[in-house]
Amino acid sequence: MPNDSDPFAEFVRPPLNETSSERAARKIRESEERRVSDAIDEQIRQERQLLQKQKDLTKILLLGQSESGKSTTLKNFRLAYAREEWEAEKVSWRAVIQLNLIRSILSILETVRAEIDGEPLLELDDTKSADIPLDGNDLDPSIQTQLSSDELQRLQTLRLRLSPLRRVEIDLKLKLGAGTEEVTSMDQFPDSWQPDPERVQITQKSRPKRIQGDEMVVRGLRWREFLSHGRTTSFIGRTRASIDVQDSVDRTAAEILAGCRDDMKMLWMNPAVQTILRKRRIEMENSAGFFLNDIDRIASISYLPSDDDVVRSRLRTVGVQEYHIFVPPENSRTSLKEWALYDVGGSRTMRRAWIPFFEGKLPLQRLTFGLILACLQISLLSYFVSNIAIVIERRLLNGFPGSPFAIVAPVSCFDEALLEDSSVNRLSDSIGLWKAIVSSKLLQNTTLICFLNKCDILKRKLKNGVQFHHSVREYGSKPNDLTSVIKFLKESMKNIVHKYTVNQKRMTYIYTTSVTDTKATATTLGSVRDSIIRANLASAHLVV
Ligand SMILES: Nc1nc2c(ncn2[C@@H]2O[C@H](COP(=O)(O)OP(=O)(O)OP(=O)(O)O)[C@@H](O)[C@H]2O)c(=O)[nH]1
Ligand SMILES: [Mg+2]
Repeated sequence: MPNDSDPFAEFVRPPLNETSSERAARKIRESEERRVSDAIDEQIRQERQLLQKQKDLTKILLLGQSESGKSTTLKNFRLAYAREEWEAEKVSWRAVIQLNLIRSILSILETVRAEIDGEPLLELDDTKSADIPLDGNDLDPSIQTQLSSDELQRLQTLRLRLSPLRRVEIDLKLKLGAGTEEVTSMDQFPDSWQPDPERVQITQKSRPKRIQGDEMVVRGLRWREFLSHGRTTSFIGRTRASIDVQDSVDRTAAEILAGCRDDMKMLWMNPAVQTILRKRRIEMENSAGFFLNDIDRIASISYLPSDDDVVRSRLRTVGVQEYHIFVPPENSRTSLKEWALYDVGGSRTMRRAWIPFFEGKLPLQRLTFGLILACLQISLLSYFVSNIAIVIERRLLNGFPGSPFAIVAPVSCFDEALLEDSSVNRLSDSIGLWKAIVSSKLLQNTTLICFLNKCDILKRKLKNGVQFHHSVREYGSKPNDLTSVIKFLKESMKNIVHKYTVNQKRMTYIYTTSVTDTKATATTLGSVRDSIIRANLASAHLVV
């Protein structure tokens, strides 16, 4: 009898007069259909799960030029929210810190040699020499420092005794890869960069000596593997023999450093050396990877890095590196939030490595941007930001509007010029970039978080008597102290937001940071975390 109440019953009912073989065939067919249907259901379930995970994932991209403090900011995040991984990796930073110390010593030796040889002062190297004011007590740079024959002899002896450090430097550089090379001059890089692999290839071939794109990426990955060595005793790509070689490099480096400990201290504390450094306007304390006040600890056979050592160490980022952290929620009823942090190399050569990566692999629906406007070498930033802005715009156009967007900006570069254009002040360049981001229509719904970084260096500069108003005329006759300068900078940043933002309701947070100060930064990160969580909730329309 047909079932009038179910119109589909007719289609699913077995045929009348079905033979037993037809019935068996039908059963097999139905079971196969069920299997396919279940597989599709499972696939849909997994895709939903993945989508949900993607939706719940907050992505933070740290942007900025080389030496701006991106990796240092990232280290602070990891120190706070990925403690286990941090602890496991800590020992692996020993080689980086040893190399940082050796580099400082070799750079002092080089400066002393230049002075003894009567070499003229070089143009200011902005990675080392902030504008240390030449007050009444300063030395005339044109006069060669007069060293007594005893002093000269002492320095020559120290130079000789410290020469084994050069071998260790080479070994450590080989071990750690291309990140150990600093980008020193803009003229090494083409002005206009396009992510064209063929062009990149040609450029690389034509530059035999420079650090090269692909190599850096490969080495960058190797560096991450190297870090994981702290956790596991073997990893892909490392043979037993290579581990033995590395272990012997570690041992030799530690032994040679320990053997040079007293001489390194003597060099650093030598009054004649200090005079030469001052005369040549080299302020070691402001340079990346400064460990000269920790020689006793670091140049010891049993040296193990402290948290602070790791945070202060310098290794240039190569390519794009991704880290995941789990951030506790504001209230205990919700579960941990997963954040993906992307740290990119800020130098120009690095950009060709990270832009295709972001274009191809990173759906930016929940993206928080951390943009570090470096206090040193702001020059790179405009290129950097304009490239990233293009990527963001494409993504946003692809249907991801409203992502939270955090900007991290540095401040101590107010008296420095762009490396590639000495007529452009770095701070104004940085403010120009802030303006560009703020006024972008496509980013109008993003939450902006701005970090004004390297405030400790700013403070030192101001204390040394460098006048802020000499570089920033609008500052006028306000006091030349940190509080007043920071207040002025914050207000300037806020004014730009008010003046140029399309959406006046967007949230903007501005923080002052010295990210090498982990304690103070931990407090700031707590506020940043809350801001980002709130911004995410707002963008998910959970709160208005
Ligand atoms: N004094 C001081 N030093 C800082 C601060 N932030 C970063 N540094 C130091 O500056 C150097 C460069 O910092 P990084 O975090 O490696 O810079 P980066 O932006 O990651 O540079 P790339 O990887 O080349 O793009 C490191 O030696 C840091 O210790 C700061 O606020 N104050
Ligand atoms: Mg870095």
